[in-house]
Amino acid sequence: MKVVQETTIAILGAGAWGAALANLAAANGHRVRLWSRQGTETLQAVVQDAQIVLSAISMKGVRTVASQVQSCPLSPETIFVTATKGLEPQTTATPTQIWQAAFPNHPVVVLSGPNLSAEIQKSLPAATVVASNIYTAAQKVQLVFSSPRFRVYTNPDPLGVELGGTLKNVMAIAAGVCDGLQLGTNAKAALVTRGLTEMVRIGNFLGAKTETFYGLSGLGDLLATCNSPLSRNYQVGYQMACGKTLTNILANLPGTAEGVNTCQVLMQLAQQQNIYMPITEQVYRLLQSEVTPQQALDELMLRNIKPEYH
Ligand SMILES: NC(=O)C1=CN([C@@H]2O[C@H](COP(=O)(O)OP(=O)(O)OC[C@H]3O[C@@H](n4cnc5c(N)ncnc54)[C@H](O)[C@@H]3O)[C@@H](O)[C@H]2O)C=CC1
Ligand SMILES: O=C(CO)COP(=O)(O)O
Repeated sequence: MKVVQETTIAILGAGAWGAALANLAAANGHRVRLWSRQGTETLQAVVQDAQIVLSAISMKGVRTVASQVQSCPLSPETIFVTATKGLEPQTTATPTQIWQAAFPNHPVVVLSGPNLSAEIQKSLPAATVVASNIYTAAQKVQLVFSSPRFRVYTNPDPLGVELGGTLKNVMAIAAGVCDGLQLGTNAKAALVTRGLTEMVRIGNFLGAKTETFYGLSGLGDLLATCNSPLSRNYQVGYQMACGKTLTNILANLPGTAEGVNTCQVLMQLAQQQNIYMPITEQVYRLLQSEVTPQQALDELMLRNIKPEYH
């Protein structure tokens, strides 16, 4: 494996994912500084002289933190990496779009893949994707994080990579419902496959490439989160199918389930742009308490019959 120079990395967000990424980088011998809004270190001290600033902040905090970083002195060479999987409600912007607008002269790299942090913290093997319009920046991040237990691929479609990780969260909620209702393996296979079709449809509309959704950050992450109780989004769906309220589930969930907000943003976009997203619509209606899990299933199954590729 190629050797990379020791790099100073500032990781913003010390939640489950920020902590796991910090450990991966530290295990590769890099200087890692972790910032969280609850910590004692200032943002300025953490990002100062950092060659990489990586954000693993929940979607709701991205814009605020990006604007706070704008007032910190940075090296002109600093590469931003975003590992957040969400969409901003007011603007539908992705995290990359927010970071790139805040730092137009710096490269921004997306890091996304089937990466359940609890498994990564146990040193289980995993793979991920880093994508950027600036290939050398993606390559640098690839070298920094690659290890015998974390295989990092580059990809030239940052929007597709980012949307794969973001859109699959809604499908993970649906998959949790499917398992909570004990609908079986056939139902799950149908749901995940049609879910991927829906992800490609909205992803293409937003400008992402189809093939990216068939890679690690799309299909890969869909398989991981739709099949694992470690996924918080899956847990939301599973527990709703078991009769719990969304408020109660979110109050007891360890960490962030971005799919809940992403689903609202997607529904708004689908309605405005007339994009057909039947699974997302039923997840939305379930989260709004407009339908029960069983009614959501019936609505999906009783739609007009049609050819597969439409
Ligand atoms: N946990 C996982 O397995 C993975 C998570 N992700 C994504 O990474 C992001 C973070 O996820 P987790 O670390 O799991 O969530 P978490 O809930 O454990 O941590 C979220 C972090 O964001 C910070 N934060 C939230 N709002 C903020 C605000 N307004 N200002 C400043 N900081 C704020 C919190 O203090 C915390 O440090 C999410 O978008 C998630 O989808 C991506 C891949 C894997
Ligand atoms: O994105 C993830 C794994 O790739 C984490 O999924 P959850 O946010 O649903 O826990």
